[in-house]
Amino acid sequence: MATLYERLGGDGGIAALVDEIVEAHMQNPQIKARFTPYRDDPVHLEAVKGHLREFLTSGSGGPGDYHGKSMREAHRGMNISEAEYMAAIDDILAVLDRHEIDPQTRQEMLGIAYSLKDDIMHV
Ligand code: HEM
Repeated sequence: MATLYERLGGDGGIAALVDEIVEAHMQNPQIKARFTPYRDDPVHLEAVKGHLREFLTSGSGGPGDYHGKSMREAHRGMNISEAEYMAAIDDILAVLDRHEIDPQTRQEMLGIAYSLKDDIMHV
């Protein structure tokens, strides 16, 4: 079976997913306040997006390493609530749907997202 990386569309697919997920977060009433400030800091936004691409690529069996912070470190001090976490996952699933990602791949992504919960929520 193709790797998760391949099923997400490789580098091009992952770059599009990241762009659309970040844009969805910026429009999601529940979490937009966390993300819209980055519109005024395109350099920082591009750095975070680069880390998101690397995180997804290396975590899905693609090439290269992740150079960003650990999940606990990246989200430390934000005190992200369960409702916010669910809102972010909703955005991710909506974008996967739009890309017609198959149900099994969608489940795998959901599983990965849930496995990271304790390092992201309320840290
Ligand atoms: C499955 C869930 C999530 C994953 C996999 C994830 C992943 C990441 C990654 C890889 C980074 C980049 C870290 C770096 O640049 O070093 C990041 C940054 C960030 N995340 Fe998340 N995240 C998740 C959920 C959330 C949620 C629920 C929120 C808030 C509602 C959030 C808010 C942020 C913010 C604001 C940053 C930028 C931090 C900075 O400026 O350095 N994340 N996330």
